Order: sequence, then C-alpha cells, then structure tokens
Amino acid sequence: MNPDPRLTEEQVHLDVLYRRLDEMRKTAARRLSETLLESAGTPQELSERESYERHYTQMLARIDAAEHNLYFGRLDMEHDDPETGSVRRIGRMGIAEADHVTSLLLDWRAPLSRPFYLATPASPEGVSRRRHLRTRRRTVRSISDEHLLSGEIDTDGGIGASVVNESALVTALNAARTGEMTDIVETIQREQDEIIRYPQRGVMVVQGGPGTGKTAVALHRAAYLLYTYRDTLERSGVLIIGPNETFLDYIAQVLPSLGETGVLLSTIGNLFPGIVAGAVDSRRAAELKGDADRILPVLRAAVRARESLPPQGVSVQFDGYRLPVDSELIKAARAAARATRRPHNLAQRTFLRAALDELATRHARRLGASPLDGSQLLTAGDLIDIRQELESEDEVVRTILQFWPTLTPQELLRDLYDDDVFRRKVTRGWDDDDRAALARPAHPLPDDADMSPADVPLLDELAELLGYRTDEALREQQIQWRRRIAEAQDALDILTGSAPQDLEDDLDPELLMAYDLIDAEQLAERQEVTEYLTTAERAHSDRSWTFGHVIVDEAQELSTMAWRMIMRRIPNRWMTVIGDTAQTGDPAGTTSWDRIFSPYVAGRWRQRDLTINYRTPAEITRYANRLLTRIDADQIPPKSLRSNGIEPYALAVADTETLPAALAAARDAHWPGLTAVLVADTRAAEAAASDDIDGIRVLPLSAAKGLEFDNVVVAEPAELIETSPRGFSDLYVGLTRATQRLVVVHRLGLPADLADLPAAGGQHN
Ligand SMILES: Nc1ncnc2c1ncn2[C@@H]1O[C@H](COP(=O)(O)OP(=O)(O)OP(=O)(O)O)[C@@H](O)[C@H]1O
Repeated sequence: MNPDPRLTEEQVHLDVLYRRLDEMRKTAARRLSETLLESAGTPQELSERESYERHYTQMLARIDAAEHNLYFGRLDMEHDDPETGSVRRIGRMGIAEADHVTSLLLDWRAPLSRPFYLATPASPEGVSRRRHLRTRRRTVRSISDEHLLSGEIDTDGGIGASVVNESALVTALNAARTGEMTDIVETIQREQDEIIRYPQRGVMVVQGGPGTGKTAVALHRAAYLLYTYRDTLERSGVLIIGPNETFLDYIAQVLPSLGETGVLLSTIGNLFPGIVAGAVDSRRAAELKGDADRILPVLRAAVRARESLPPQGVSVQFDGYRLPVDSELIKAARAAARATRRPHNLAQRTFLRAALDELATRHARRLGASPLDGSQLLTAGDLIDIRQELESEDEVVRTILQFWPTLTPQELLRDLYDDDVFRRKVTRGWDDDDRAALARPAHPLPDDADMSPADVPLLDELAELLGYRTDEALREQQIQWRRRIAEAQDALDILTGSAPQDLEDDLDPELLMAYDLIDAEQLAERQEVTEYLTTAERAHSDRSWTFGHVIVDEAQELSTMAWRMIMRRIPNRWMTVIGDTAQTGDPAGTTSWDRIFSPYVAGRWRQRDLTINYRTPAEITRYANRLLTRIDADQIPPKSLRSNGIEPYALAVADTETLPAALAAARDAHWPGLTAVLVADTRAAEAAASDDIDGIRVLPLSAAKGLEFDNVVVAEPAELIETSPRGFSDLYVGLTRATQRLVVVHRLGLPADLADLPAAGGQHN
C-alpha cells in the first residue's frame, strides 16, 4: 500500500525543520561556551557577559523544549497572503531559515497562528483546511484534516460544533494521566484561547467549573504574555501563585515544556523571602489570621505597643550625672517619629534624634544655668558637643531605643502568639476563645519554619508597617559571610604563611579546598549568595519586588490578608485571577469575586467564564452538578465534553473502617492509570500513613485541589460534608478529580445527592 502522500509531504517539511533546529542548537551552544570563556574584568563587562549567558541558556532551553512535537498544525488559508503565502505551519517555537527572513514554522503564540485555535465551520476565520499532525521522534505518524469551508466535520450543534481540533482533543483527554500536567498547545479551545490572548491590561477573573482548563489556561497565558511582551516581562517577571506544593509540583513541567523559565511559581506560604512556612494552624486561627477586618487592627496595635513609655525611675549615667529618661521626654520623641508617617523601623532615627536633642537641651540647661540669675551660660556649640557625646554613649542610645526598638516581623508575630499579656493588650474587643486561638508557644526554627502559611501575609503586612526589607536582611547575611570568610582567610594565612588573597575574586577551587575551616555547607551557601540570579530568583529574594504580571490559580482559596500581600507585588494591577467560587474550601477563602476586588479596582475588573469540562466524563458530572446547585444555584454547571460509558458506583462497607476498605477496593480493582483515594481533611494523618501503598495515592481533600487522576475513590462523603466548614464544596471537588472512574466508599449513609448511585456489583466497568 502506498503511504499517504500527505505524510510524505509533511515528513519532508519536518526534516527541514529538525535540521534547522539542530543548527540553531549548535550555534547557541557554541556562543554560550564562547561567552563563558570570555574574561570579564569590569562590572559592566560582567553584567554584559551575564546577559549573554542568560540569553543563550534560555535559547537552548527553548530549543530543547520544542524538540518533542515540534510541528503539530497547519492552516491552508482561503486567500494567498503576499507575505506568508497560503500555508501556515504552526509549532512550539518560531523557526526561520538561516537568512532569518523566510519563516519555516510559526510559534503557536504568534498572531498568525491564532486561526488554528479559533476557526470553526460556523466561523472559519479564512481557513479552508486545518491539519493536525501527530509526530513521534521526528517522524510524522498521522494526520487529520478538517475542511472548514465544506463543513466535513461535526456540525451537530452540540458542544461538538464549537470544538476545535476535535479528534486530537479527544485523544488528549482520554490519555492516561502521568501525575504531571501536560501542555495543551495542540488543542487549545476557542474560549480558552480568548483568555490566553486577552489583550487588555487590568484584572481579569476567569471563573470556571472543575476541569474547564483553568490551570491550563493560566499557564499558557503566562507563556503567551512572556512571548508577546518579552521585553518588559522578562525583566520584571511573572508570578504564578498556586494553592500548595503538591499542586506546584503537578504543574511545574508545563512552562519549561513551553520553553519558558522566567516565571516564579510560589504558594502564599513561600512568598516571603527566606521563610518556609511549615506550621499548621487550627481552622479558627487560620480564619482569624486571614480576615483583614479582624487581624489588621491587631498588627497595627502590636507595632504601636512596642513604641512604649518608660516606667518611673529610668535614667542614664552621663558625665557624672544621672539624666532621667522619663515619660514626657519619650512622648515628645514618639510624637516626632510618628509625625514622619514612616514605617516604625525607618522612623527610629527621628525618634532617637528627638530624644537626644531633648536630653542634651535639658542637660545643658542644668549645667549652664548661672547660679546667680539662672541665665544660660552655655553656647550653641556647647549644646552640639553635649548632643554628640550623648549619641556616642552606647548605654544612652540603648536605653532610649528600648522604647522604639528595631523590630522584625518574625519576632513581633512570635510575641503576639506567645506572650499572653501582650496579646491581650493588642486584641481589644476580641473574645477569649478567639484570643486563645492565636496562642502558640514560640519555638523559632531555621527558615522560620515555625510559621504557618496563614502567618506569611501577616509577616508581609508587618514588614510593611515596620519598613523591614528582606533584601537588606539578605545583604546583612552576605556581609556576615564575607566577615567569616575573611576570618577564615586570616587563620589560613597564619597557617600557611601565605600572602593575603583577595576573596572577592572568583573562587579558586584549590583555595576553597584548603578551607577546612569553613564547612562544605557554608561554602555552598556562599556560592549561592554570589551566584548570578535569574529574574525569578531575584524576585523571590526581595519582598519589595514588583512583578509585571501576576497569575493567581485556585484564587478562591485566598484570604483577604493574602490578597493584600499579592496586591503589593503588583502595583500595576495587571493580573489574571483564576478560580471557582463553588470549590472554596478554606474558611478564609472567598465566595464572591466582587468582594475581593472592589477595594482595589472597584468596578474595573472583568470576568470571563469557561464552560466546558474537559476532565470529567458526563457519567460523573451528572452527580457532581447536583452539588453545584446546592452550593451556588446561580452558577451554570459546566458541560462535560465526553462520556466514557463507565458508570460511577457506591460501595457500602459495614464492619470495617472506611479508609482501609476504600484502599482495598482500589487495590483489588486493578484499574489502569493513576488512582487516588480522597478522604476528609480531618484524616490527614491517616492519609499520610497510607499514602502511596501499591502506587495508590491517599490524599486529604484540600491537598487534591487542582489535581486529577484516572480513578478516584471518595471515602465517606458524609464525613467530608460534616467535618468541613464548606463540606459540599469539598465533596464537589472530590467527585470532579476523576478523568475516568469514580467510586464512593461509605459506612455512613450516602448524602441525598448521591443516594441513587448504583451499588457495587450492579455496575459494569
Ligand atoms: N484544550 C484542551 N486540550 C487538551 N486538554 C485540555 C484542554 N483544556 C483542558 N484540558 C485538560 O483538562 C484537564 C483539566 O484542566 P485543568 O486542570 O486546567 O482544569 P481546572 O479548571 O483548573 O480544574 P479544577 O478547577 O478542577 O482544578 C487537564 O488534564 C487539562 O490538560
């Protein structure tokens, strides 16, 4: 049988593309090694070298990322375009001939590629034929064509009529899940494309039910924006916020697979430089810490409480005299400091200056008063001298600064939780239960791991109130480093009798080996400090960094305090906010976008909706959507794109605990693909203990947010509902994690919405 001539034709083009890609790779690799070999003496040369280095490294990353499925789409346009001809080939990156003029492949993000994602028979966008290619290891495997003008495709008026690249889409959706999210560049749908390429600045909220591709859209939007606005965004960076580390791991590969590295992925808990929030809050504590109306006044009061007044009898010894540091003196200095309206730490200089001035004036008044008539004998110059002497006395300065100390957010928060008297003082109007909910003994840990994710926005708020700069804190670390290295250098010089060596120069490995005095870990740390940082890394180490664009996924989970923290990172308010208010699980999360955005961009944010569920088959959605009606009757339930003929079922267990029974059921079923058992958050410890036995994941509901599995077993839905503040939303999330199969295992009664699930045994799968 003769091969399909279309395959032969496309293979010829594919070969040309890969040949060119290989050339580009070689050139970039050569230039990179030339750059690395160049010496850079002056700071300017060094910075130029770094920028070339970054350029070629990113170029290589992009080329590598494009290797797999490089070319996947082709458009034959109805009319010939003088510049582009009538054929457009679309792939993972733009490729031109060596002349840099003739285009061989268009990047999927280029404007000319757009009809590939938009054209439908009803609205063909000038496309006569859209071709989808499937390739493997540089070989064209199959081709499917849609003739948009003649309408040789599905036009039944259902969802199918608006689906683009349908056969490729269905193949992608039916594929077994790997545990990592994949990109969707080959099958982006029209409603998704409109969001990905949305051109206007400002806040865009994307609301969509489970499985509508919100996360996929968020990541592709980041890639699109970086491509389209590379000049500005590469310097300022794009920040993507996700709900937890598991989720970030799940999505981490998508952007590199799209060739993008300039994005910082972070949870709220990791957004404050240097802190790895590891503690877990009680539900009430998280709720209180997330509620700006409740906690903000407390934080402000906590700072003011540290601007205190001296008790009776405080004084300093100076020049043989005892000078009282009394309440009147400190009050006046405090008023001067507060009048600056600067953050606490930054106003400290004014405070100190005012206090010293007053102390000097008082002292001079006493010293210089004429015994005869009390007139002043000291001159202005004498006063200045006294003032300077006072300032040079450590004890004087230390005594004054007790009443306006330098504060760090961490210390202040620990004091708030640990010190009952202090907490009572700054939580006026709170009831005892709420006050007790904040209580926590202080056990500082490295990386402030004793802080919880809900503490992080509070630390950020305090940093703002205090004027605490994390880049300065890091710089301080760096200085200390240098000091330690220099000390080690001295010791080494003594040992070896060698002349001092300049440690600011590039590190010489030989020299480092000699430094047994500094352990390996310390050396690694030092290297980290001096190493060249990417935009994302620099952004991560600097609390005051502002990004060019911020994308927030699972945004419904964020508290009002977390939003304040995010808004500080994006003063230009160019944001893409993605979420589903029906899936809100966090008690501090939101059920209304308007309430969140009104304070920041009242009336100036837009909402776009996603309506098709790509993940969950219709057999499962039927049950899940009943819960949606209960959670928010106004929301339009997303429509499932496909149905797979596998009915969900319920398995009743009588005498055993539900989780082991659910695990056993999952194990015995031998389903193909990934399987997860989802339990109530109250069983997080049991889940952790049983996780990943026989390759089956056991997750508390909140950790399964945003993830998906081929097969999902929901253990004890009644418990999910009862033990969670937003139980119906949790169950809704649980039911919609499956791409193929859903089983509900229960000992207690089934909730009404699931009461008619077929019982195990009656189902066929
Ligand atoms: N256009 C598309 N082509 C191929 N696959 C798609 C497309 N859109 C979405 N998907 C797939 O559908 C699944 C669900 O997408 P995603 O996780 O982005 O949805 P979501 O709206 O964020 O869901 P949830 O709110 O439940 O977390 C993923 O496997 C994704 O790859």
